Amino acid sequence: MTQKTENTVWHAHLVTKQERAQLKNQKPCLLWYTGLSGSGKSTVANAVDDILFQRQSHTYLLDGDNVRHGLNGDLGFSDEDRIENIRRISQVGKLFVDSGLICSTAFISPFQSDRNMARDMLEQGEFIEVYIDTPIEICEQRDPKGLYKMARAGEIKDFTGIDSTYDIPVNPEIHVKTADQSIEQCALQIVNYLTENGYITK
Ligand SMILES: Nc1ncnc2c1ncn2[C@@H]1O[C@H](COP(=O)(O)OS(=O)(=O)O)[C@@H](OP(=O)(O)O)[C@H]1O
Ligand SMILES: Nc1ncnc2c1ncn2[C@@H]1O[C@H](COP(=O)(O)OP(=O)(O)O)[C@@H](O)[C@H]1O
Repeated sequence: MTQKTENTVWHAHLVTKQERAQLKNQKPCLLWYTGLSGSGKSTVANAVDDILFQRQSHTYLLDGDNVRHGLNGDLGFSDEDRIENIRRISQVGKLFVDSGLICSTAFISPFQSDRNMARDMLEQGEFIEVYIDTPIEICEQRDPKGLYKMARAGEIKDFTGIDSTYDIPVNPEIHVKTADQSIEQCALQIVNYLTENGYITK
């Protein structure tokens, strides 16, 4: 994408990210969920968000399907469109972190290079890659939206894991195996990580 920032000047804010975070009594971060369709990204991200909300943390959740209805409604599923999808989400996620929130994003985000790009936009420790690791056979059995069935029938093209690439995360901060744990256990694994690493207090 070409930058069109000529004649624009960056304004430093009077209220800093640190001050916003202090007021909320938390360390802002971007919980970046990645995994195949049907792996459990939305389910686990929602469960974590609910626990955090009940604990009075300040959070927001950006979910793939929802964001594709609005902000990214012009994008499809070619590699190029997925890259642009993730670029926009990274920018929005960065703004939410800047506002002092614990922000979660639940997108397939299939390419390691794009997840690295999102990581590089944030400060050290702000980006938490959460690999929702579910074998494709199980995702296909779950098939909550009937999409695998359609992809196998050739009714959807470029479907992740079938005829479009998914790069397995190289070194995620959190590795969640949903086939071995309940939804609640998966969510607690993530909440525990946040507590142990000082993002939220006990
Ligand atoms: N071709 C193809 N491949 C994968 N997924 C597809 C496709 N077409 C539609 N869908 C639906 O779109 C959701 C994935 O959108 P994302 O924005 O997360 O995808 S990506 O990060 O840009 O790859 C995905 O949602 P999840 O099942 O929640 O992952 C699907 O519901
Ligand atoms: N341990 C688990 N973690 C997450 N989801 C699970 C788990 N066990 C079963 N599921 C089910 O798997 C499906 C995952 O769907 P969803 O969260 O929409 O996945 P994604 O957002 O990755 O496409 C849901 O129907 C959910 O109830």
